[in-house]
Amino acid sequence: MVADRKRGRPNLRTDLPGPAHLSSRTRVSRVEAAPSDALVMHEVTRSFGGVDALRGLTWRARAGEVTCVLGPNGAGKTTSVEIATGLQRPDGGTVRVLGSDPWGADAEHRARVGVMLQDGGLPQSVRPMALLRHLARFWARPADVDALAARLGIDDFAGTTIRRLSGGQRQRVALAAALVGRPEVAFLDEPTAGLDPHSRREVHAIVRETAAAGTATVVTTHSFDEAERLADHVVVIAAGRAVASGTLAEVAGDDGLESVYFALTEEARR
Ligand SMILES: Nc1ncnc2c1ncn2[C@@H]1O[C@H](COP(=O)(O)OP(=O)(O)OP(=O)(O)O)[C@@H](O)[C@H]1O
Repeated sequence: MVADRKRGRPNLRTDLPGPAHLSSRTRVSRVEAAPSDALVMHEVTRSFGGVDALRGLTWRARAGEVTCVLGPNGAGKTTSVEIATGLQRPDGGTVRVLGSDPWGADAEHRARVGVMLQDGGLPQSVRPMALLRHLARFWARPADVDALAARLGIDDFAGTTIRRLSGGQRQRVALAAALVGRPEVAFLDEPTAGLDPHSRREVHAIVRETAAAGTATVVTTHSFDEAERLADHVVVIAAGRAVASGTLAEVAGDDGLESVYFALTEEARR
């Protein structure tokens, strides 16, 4: 774990002002693709009408690591996850997931990628276990559905349709749906938002185990505590750009992740 955390190369960008330790580490300029990179985004742009959601976003995520993506509301995290999963087409830049362009990627590629989106996207009239069993049939080597459901406490509400579930229960089903195919890359958009402490702890354990099994596991979060617990690699996005990227130690420096985050994101607003 410690060795993993030390493995990352910092992305340096030294032409930006800011707190002293940040000028010597972690500023993002370009990403050189390495064999272990499951995701590479380079200078990605995406606008919606007059809103520039992504303004040259550059970051990467590696196999076997948890990459935590932090950033204020509206920074572009969900947009970048939706582009990485082929749900949106970027206006410019380069995106590669497992070596392919996710926009228009074939079913074989999509089967290697798991995604949990914020709004769930789950069918409403189905019961959770029926959904997970159905999804498991699409994959050659699915996870053990019963074991996954038990760990996430899904068997407690197995007889309830998804429409009737609480937000946190639906969240757990969405996570199970993202991981049941044992994907090579998993994008988890705020997987613990609204979860109770027990569920959050279990989700953290599952996320770490997923990465340990080799999956490039991308987690967006607003929680510094979560990033500090989970991340091998941290990316901070602000105003559509990655303003820092590196191992937790590289990004947090001596000041700590929270204080670095505020310095970077406030600077990006100016
Ligand atoms: N379909 C859309 N139409 C118009 N604007 C959009 C659309 N999708 C995203 N945006 C805008 O793009 C920007 C980035 O949004 P995005 O959802 O990616 O941010 P985020 O970092 O995920 O935010 P949050 O932390 O609140 O989830 C925001 O200003 C948002 O309003």
